[in-house]
Amino acid sequence: MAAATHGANVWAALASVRAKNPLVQCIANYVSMDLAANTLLAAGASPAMVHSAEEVEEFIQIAGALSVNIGTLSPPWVEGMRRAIAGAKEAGKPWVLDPVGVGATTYRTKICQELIAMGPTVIRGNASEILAAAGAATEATRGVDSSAASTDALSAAKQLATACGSVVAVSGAIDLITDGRRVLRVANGDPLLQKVTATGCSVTALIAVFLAANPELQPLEAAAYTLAYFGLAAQVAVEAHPGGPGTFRAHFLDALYALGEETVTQGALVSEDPL
Ligand SMILES: Nc1ncnc2c1ncn2[C@@H]1O[C@H](COP(=O)(O)OP(=O)(O)O)[C@@H](O)[C@H]1O
Ligand SMILES: Cc1ncsc1CCOP(=O)(O)O
Ligand SMILES: [Mg+2]
Repeated sequence: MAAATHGANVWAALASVRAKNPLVQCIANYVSMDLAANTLLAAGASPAMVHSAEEVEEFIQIAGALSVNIGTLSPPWVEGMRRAIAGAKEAGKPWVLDPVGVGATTYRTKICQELIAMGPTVIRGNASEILAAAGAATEATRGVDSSAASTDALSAAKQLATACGSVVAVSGAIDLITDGRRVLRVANGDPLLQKVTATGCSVTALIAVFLAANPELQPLEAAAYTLAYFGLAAQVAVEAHPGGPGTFRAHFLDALYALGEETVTQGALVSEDPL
């Protein structure tokens, strides 16, 4: 599909988010709660950070999708994740997993594998996380930030997608999104996104938003369009207001809120690898 067509599709998907204002349940983490919630609000969605095992199953009934993030996991949070995912699956709602820091500790890896086995619609992580989740890491992970390029994780992403039946999105300078067969590439973004904590967590929650608002799209496309919109907002923010991480964070939220049809249609850089 031509880049221009993808651009129009990214705009249509974003317009649907803004028109529908989907309610999305987020099991976030102590670091990302604020930025993820503000990202979703700026995009036109309605976030709810709900992680307690006592209420997650009830809440998913009224939400359009679920985002699960293992950033600051502990046993009570994990129980909330299990119940929320079971509820989402029973209700036929899409759910997205962010495997933050998988591979760093035995506990994190064990829980992540358990959640992956529950069949996320989309898994979005950085290259080190996708390599670890696929069992393909060749060096120890450094924590929540990536020490590899997204392109280093393409075959691991394909393998993981095929093994678990999920779409796998590897973020980085070029985002790679695969269902195990097709590969979409997104060239939008700015390196400053790596200098603000929780941007990865936020784009994962935003993928859940795009899934909720665009049920007619394949998850492969929905995930790619989310990353294109998110990355383009960063580019627009930096171009209009060059600066450092602190001011970027504010201008980035403003750009997510304000991006218009012409900018999105012309600026989204989505391409597909030949099969
Ligand atoms: N070098 C880069 N250039 C442009 N955009 C980037 C770069 N690295 C990451 N991004 C973007 O930053 C966002 C978060 O990705 P990433 O930093 O890989 O996730 P995480 O925060 O989970 O490590 C994504 O939208 C991604 O496209
Ligand atoms: C710093 C940190 N520590 C535990 S979770 C977290 C946030 C990670 O956010 P992201 O993966 O989006 O950079
Ligand atoms: Mg992350």
